[in-house]
Amino acid sequence: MSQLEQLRAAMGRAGVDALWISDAANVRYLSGFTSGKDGKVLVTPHGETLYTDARYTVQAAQESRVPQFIARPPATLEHAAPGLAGLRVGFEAESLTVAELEQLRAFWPQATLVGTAGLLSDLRMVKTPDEVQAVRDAQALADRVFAQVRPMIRAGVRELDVALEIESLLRRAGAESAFEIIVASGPRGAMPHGVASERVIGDGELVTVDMGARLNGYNSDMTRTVAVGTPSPEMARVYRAVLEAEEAAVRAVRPGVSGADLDALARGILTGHGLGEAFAHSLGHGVGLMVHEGPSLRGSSEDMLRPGMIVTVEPGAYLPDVGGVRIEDLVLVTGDGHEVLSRSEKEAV
Ligand SMILES: CSCC[C@H](N)C(=O)N[C@@H](C)C(=O)N[C@@H](C)C(=O)O
Repeated sequence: MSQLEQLRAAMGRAGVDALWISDAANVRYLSGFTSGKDGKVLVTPHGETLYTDARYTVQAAQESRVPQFIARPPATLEHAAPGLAGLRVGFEAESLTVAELEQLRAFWPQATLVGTAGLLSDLRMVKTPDEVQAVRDAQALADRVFAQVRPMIRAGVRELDVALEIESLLRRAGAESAFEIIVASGPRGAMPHGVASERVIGDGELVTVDMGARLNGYNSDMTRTVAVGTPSPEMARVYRAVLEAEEAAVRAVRPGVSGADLDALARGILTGHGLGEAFAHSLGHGVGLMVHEGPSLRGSSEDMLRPGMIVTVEPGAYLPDVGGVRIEDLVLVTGDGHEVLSRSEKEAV
């Protein structure tokens, strides 16, 4: 089934006849239009339309798989109104402001508006072969950039300069950074999202680098923690515990395993090392058009892994005022197991 056919089936289950798609990633996913934030897609029983404005006439014609109507609101809403009379029209409750909903109500008085959640994000969890290739390409670039930057992670260098080098190499390769680059050295490693600062890396410190490439709209996500010189016995022990949890969780990735079970597996190992409380976030998340998307690998998750999903496995341990470790791989769920897409070396500490 095509993505559109799957969406129509999901709309039927949700009890809506039409769907107003306003989430930028969903607009891109369904239409192929790469400036999703400046577009909307309307799916009705009669077809699909991409609405965007005249800044994108040429681009939309080149990129969009669905017919386009070029206008700005409210002309877009007026254009759609006659076809929606008497229909139950879904909107994406998580990506529409109250003001935008009021506008839909004002211009579509004869439609019944119904809030929906997750119709497209559920579809997006399982990647098409083209999407898998796009994430694979993004990760391969991130691996090349990390290999180029690794030698500069040494005592006397500022975290910021490591991040700038990563950013510059990604940009020169036609990509961009998927998120603000995390370079957290020494005690700053205790911050899971310690974005690069002016701090100078010291001898004997661990440095956590969390980076991703966004290439052709698709993201990668990987973390390595490296040692500069010889770390303290305490931090070396923490590193080995996190590595043990990470490798065990990656080994367990296969279809039918739940996100909650994987999280529990890694958390259990860290708890055995006295680091359960120090693992301050979930084990992982899906990656695709967004860095964070479904499925979720956390204790409260009901997501089950299926072939074609791409997830991160990223346990960490964070000790305030001391330091921290996170090790993260990007993993594709295959028909009978998994393939690790991130290839950067995990160094022995
Ligand atoms: C702001 S993007 C940061 C990307 C980073 N690689 C990452 O995913 N960090 C995780 C610790 C994270 O934020 N996990 C989320 C899903 C969570 O635990 O809530």
